[in-house]
Amino acid sequence: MFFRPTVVLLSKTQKPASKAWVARQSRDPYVKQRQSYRARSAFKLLEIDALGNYFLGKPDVKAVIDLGAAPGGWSQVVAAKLGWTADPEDPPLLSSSQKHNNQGPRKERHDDWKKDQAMRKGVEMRSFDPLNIEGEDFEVYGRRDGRGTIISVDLLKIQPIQGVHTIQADFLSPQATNLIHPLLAVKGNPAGKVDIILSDMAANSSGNDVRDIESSLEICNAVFGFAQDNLRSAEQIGRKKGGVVLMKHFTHPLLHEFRVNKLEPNFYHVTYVKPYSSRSESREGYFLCQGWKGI
Ligand SMILES: C[S@@+](CC[C@H](N)C(=O)[O-])C[C@H]1O[C@@H](n2cnc3c(N)ncnc32)[C@H](O)[C@@H]1O
Repeated sequence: MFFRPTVVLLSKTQKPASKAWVARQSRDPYVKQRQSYRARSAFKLLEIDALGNYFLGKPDVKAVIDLGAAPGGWSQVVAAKLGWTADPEDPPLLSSSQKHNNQGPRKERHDDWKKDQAMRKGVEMRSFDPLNIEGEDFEVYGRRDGRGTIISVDLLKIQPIQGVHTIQADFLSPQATNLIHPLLAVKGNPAGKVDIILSDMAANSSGNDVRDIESSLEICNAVFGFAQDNLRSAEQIGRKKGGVVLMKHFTHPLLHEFRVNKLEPNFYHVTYVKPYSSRSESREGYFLCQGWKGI
């Protein structure tokens, strides 16, 4: 399912709040601008990637984790950057007869995939199946030969995206890392290290400011803990901007403290980013942390 511009229909029965929402949607340039991503948030990631010297598309990126990934806008951006799909704005790749061709390299890939699945038996997750993928992504954009591993995690189910392993789990539960790890250690990345961790996770607003800030801090700490165990260090990559974490947080002095005490000592560059595509009235911001020192 793709992100479509909202049809603006203001009826007499609509409540003022929903009228305001529809009116805001109709004015939003990011809603109007493009129609192909599942979520408006895809534009935030594109913007942050450009600010961060296009870290997503570096040729040595082998593994990317997208946390809080549903419905999948960020994962679509990453899949395109790693060559698994065309940019959602590009025209369709395959003719309909090509799409249904089940022979040659595509068949071989499916056999490899089946072997891989057999090895991972017992692990509950939805993995990327190059032949049985459903949904518009595959129908419209076709199969490409991408590189690297992309793993997307969310409490909610994520519809399949070419080249992306999806896991439905609570990242804050201890089981989540057990589900992620088997997917990471693959040929070319035997240590199962991660190059980029993206987190757009946010708990539903409780209406209580203190609780919302605590939740944001809990999520940021969990992401940082995962980075400590799994992120490839700058030295291992051989350049200072390797090992990237991008995490959403709510602006608050406690989160600033987290930045100073945890992020700054461990990364070469830590930047606060408020993308233009993030609504100005929202308290959300992002820490873009580049160059994990691996201390
Ligand atoms: C703003 S949305 C993410 C949008 C996504 N980046 C995209 O481009 O489609 C935030 C997501 O975080 C997820 N989330 C919140 N807490 C989570 C948790 N503990 N574990 C996994 N996902 C979580 C929510 O279910 C929600 O789908």
